[in-house]
Amino acid sequence: MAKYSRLHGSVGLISLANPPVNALSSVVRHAISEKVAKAFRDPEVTCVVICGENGVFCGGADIREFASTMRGPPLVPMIDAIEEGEKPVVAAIEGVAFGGGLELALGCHYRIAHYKARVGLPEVTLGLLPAAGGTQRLPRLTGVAPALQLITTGRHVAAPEALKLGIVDQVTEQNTVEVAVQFAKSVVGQALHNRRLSLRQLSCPPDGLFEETMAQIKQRARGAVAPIACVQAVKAAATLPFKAGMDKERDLMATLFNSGQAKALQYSFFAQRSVAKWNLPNGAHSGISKARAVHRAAVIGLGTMGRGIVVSLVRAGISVIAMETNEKQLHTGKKMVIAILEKDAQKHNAAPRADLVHFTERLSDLSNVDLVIEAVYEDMVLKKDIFKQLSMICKPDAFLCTNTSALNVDELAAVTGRPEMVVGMHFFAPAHVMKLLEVVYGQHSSPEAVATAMQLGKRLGKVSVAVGNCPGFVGNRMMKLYVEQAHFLLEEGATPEQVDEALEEFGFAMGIFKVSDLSGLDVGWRVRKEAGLTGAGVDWKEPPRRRQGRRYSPLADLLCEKGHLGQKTSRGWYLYEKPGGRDPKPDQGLHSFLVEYRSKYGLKARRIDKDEVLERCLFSLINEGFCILDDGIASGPEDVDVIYVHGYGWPRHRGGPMFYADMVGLSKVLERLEFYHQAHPDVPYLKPSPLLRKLVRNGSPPIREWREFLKRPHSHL
Ligand SMILES: CC(C)(COP(=O)(O)OP(=O)(O)OC[C@H]1O[C@@H](n2cnc3c(N)ncnc32)[C@H](O)[C@@H]1OP(=O)(O)O)[C@@H](O)C(=O)NCCC(=O)NCCSC(=O)/C=C/CCCCCCCCCCCCC(=O)O
Repeated sequence: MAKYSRLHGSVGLISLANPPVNALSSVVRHAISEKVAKAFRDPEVTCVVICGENGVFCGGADIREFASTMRGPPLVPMIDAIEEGEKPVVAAIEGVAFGGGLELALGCHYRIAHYKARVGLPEVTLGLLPAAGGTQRLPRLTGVAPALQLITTGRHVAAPEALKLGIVDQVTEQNTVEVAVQFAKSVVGQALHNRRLSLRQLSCPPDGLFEETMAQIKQRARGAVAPIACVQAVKAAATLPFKAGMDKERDLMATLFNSGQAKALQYSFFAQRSVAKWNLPNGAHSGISKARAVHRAAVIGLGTMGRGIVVSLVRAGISVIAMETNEKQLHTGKKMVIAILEKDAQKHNAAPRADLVHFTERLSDLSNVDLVIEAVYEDMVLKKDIFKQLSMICKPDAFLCTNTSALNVDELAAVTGRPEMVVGMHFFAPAHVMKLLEVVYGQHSSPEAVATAMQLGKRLGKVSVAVGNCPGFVGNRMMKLYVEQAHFLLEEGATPEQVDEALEEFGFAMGIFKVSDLSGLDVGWRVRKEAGLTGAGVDWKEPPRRRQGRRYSPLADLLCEKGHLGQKTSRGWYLYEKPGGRDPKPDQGLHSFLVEYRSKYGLKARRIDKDEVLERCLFSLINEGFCILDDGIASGPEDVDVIYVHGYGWPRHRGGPMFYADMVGLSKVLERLEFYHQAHPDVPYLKPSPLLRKLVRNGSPPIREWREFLKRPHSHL
């Protein structure tokens, strides 16, 4: 709703009141229209201020309403009526003015913002465009180029930048509403004509601006349609009269509104918020579990992962002891951490925060920290040794975390005298860039330990998801099968280029073979050795393309043995111009190697189409997602989807693997998995998961109802 009061006798104050973000629900829109009309009618009122309660102007249209038929007064005529009014209307912006909230403010004649406020049009991130006049009014206010950038990216700007761009008229450090009220009184009687953005003339945009932006978007957005519609709408603002531009905006919105991409992106928005409300199989959940404050942390290991974690902690203002026993690695790690922090400082025009890090070779220096993150390489024996020592050295209430990407957290907890204080904190490389954090709870992890790791993740700016303990947790457990299928496809006749092309067309920024070259083929090699799939632990009595009783492709192992480890060695699945090169070229040598390999094992190459690539790679990953849900390793499909979107490059506009399965249709996924399982009986994970079958038996309910079909473990609390 919205509240109305009269201040100083002549100022009508309208306060949006719909916590937590004053979203423009139908009730709020109705109330605003009513209160504005009342203020305009009241002869005592000479000016109007619109603000939001609880320090937030408005988070935009109510996204939840988009899923059902839109009711209540539409935004466009409501905003038009404000703009056309004969009394000056001032928006007092605190907190945020996003989406419809900013469009409402653009309909006002003046905008005053608190210096901490942020404004933006993030609709594109929801698969939409700012269809309440935003694409037409913003370019008339800022000029076409800045508006185009803001609208096509959804970037928010802080009040000082908004002032420079002309989006707001004044920025204040004082009480924004009071300043706006005084301001409104001061402009009473001034002409409003040139304050009405719909009446402003647009100056010509720079030549080629739209074409260039379109080309960048096609490169960056990989199949996302909303940014393209945003360009078309802003182009209409630049080329058509206001009214015709508004018609174009409305038509473009109509094509986006019911699209699968909009549904996927809006699902992603809520999924990202739902994972913060975690719950564990023992009944503990975020609502009742208190996190402990982390003032001093330690990171063990200054390889790529460790360095990134140190930088993330320092950026959050946490003091860190960075420990590394290898002198050379300590030196290199220190140099790189400091370099990143100095670059940060330059960017923000601030002093570097390197004083927050203390580098050491001694584990004994960690006696006083609140939380340790071990980030040494994936060797269980080494990790166990470290955890044993930590258990003796660290203060009794220090949390002990491991950054393992696949190893058993319970096994590590068992060597400490405090298994309840042990959790996994699985960061993704590079840890100071990637948004995802899997927080892995073991059998004995206390709710406090999980809450602390989740809270720390939030403080580091990560999207944290609590997951159970199993080999590979959620992300890597699913990934393993996806990678295996890609290797099988090469055995059967595909090339890395064909597989990658299909995946990139689907929307991944990089195909799986390019990713493998980038991260280094030796990463997976080490994991496979640890799992006894290659190297010393192999049972050589099995045929060469079988391991542990099922189909296995040794292709990647063979490349590693040849020293073809990817970009760093200039050869992997592709060819690079030099070691460390980044531009993948098809490798004729690799193609010949595949031909020889197939001939050696009597494999007949066949033509593999894009649908098969996608189905084999993605449906096997999705099937494992269902197994993970059935096992209670993830508490809902949103957890799996958030992990894939934020950690594995799954295209956001496709929602995530589980959402995609829902979109494709669960019976189709089941039918194709049955088909492929029959064709490849030696690949057990192609057998459809019992949960998938159960959902199909129950009429394929929509994803929001899947949780009802998951086993509910008993609470042990
Ligand atoms: C920055 C935030 C606002 C706040 O962040 P933070 O403080 O961290 O809090 P959160 O955890 O994110 O959020 C708190 C809770 O609030 C919920 N929330 C947040 N924003 C919204 C919202 N806009 N709507 C509903 N709910 C919201 C959030 O989910 C949390 O609740 P819970 O914990 O999950 O229960 C941050 O939240 C943020 O960034 N929010 C989103 C901002 C945003 O994207 N805004 C843009 C929204 S879209 C918009 O405004 C569009 C405007 C134009 C509309 C025009 C409509 C015309 C329709 C015409 C259709 C024509 C086609 C018809 C075709 C046909 O069918 O024929």
